[in-house]
Amino acid sequence: MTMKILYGAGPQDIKEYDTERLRAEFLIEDLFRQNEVRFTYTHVDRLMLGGAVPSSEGLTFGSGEEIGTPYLLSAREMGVANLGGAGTIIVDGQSFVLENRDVLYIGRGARKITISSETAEMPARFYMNSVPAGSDFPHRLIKQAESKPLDLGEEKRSNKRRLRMYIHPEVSPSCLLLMGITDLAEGSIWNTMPPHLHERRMEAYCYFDLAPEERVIHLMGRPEETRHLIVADGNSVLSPAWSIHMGAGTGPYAFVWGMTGENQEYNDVAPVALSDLK
Ligand SMILES: O=C(O)C(=O)C[C@H](O)C(=O)CO
Ligand SMILES: [Zn+2]
Repeated sequence: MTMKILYGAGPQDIKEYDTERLRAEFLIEDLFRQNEVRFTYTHVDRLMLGGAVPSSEGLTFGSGEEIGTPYLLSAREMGVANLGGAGTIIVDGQSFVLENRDVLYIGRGARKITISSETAEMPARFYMNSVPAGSDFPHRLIKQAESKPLDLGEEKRSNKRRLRMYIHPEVSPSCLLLMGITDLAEGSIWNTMPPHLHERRMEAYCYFDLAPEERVIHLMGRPEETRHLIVADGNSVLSPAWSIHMGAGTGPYAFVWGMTGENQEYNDVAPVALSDLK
């Protein structure tokens, strides 16, 4: 298991950043590698992002030495979204089979996690978000059909999309993690349009199902002083509470969003008028 650390930057810092520095602080490009479990620990609300593409033999992790706790999840909860082919996750002997776009919630206290793919041709691609937790909730598999859908946008504005909530108080409760997947309708390119801010929560995106030659132009920063990141398939973007987060793809794509912070109120957002963006 590898662990990279990001200490976080504020709106004043990014005024001076060039492209390389902006990408180093906010873009995580290397989460998914064959037969590896990779994590990035961020000091942005202490969210950890992870990725793994296991073989059918499997990969095991769960020790907490990198973060100073007996186990990785001694004081944390975690959501795992499967962005690839079918795979299995065994948590302390309890086995869960995840199809594409299923999510597993792993509660605080898990010790040993083993992940594997059903086939080598179409491996599972597990994307993980973990946050500090102060209470225990049972591990739970959330199938795509059990998620709560929300249809947003309009075809004529190129922002029609279906958002699905998985780790959410109304679907599968957690301590402070929220997690879901948004799919763009065919021909639509804009996510999170119109944009918003949520002062009480940070957010992370992982863009996927984007063809290798395509890119998402992700917009971030204060509304009155935006920046952009050019994002490829499997890349994750950090969005601190002070930053907008929205994007337009040059081809079809989807993304996993994860949030944590002061509350789990999905609607506790401040919309930003497009006319206020600079
Ligand atoms: O397309 C969207 O709109 C989203 O998926 C929005 C994210 O879920 C989000 O920003 C939640 O705060
Ligand atoms: Zn948001």
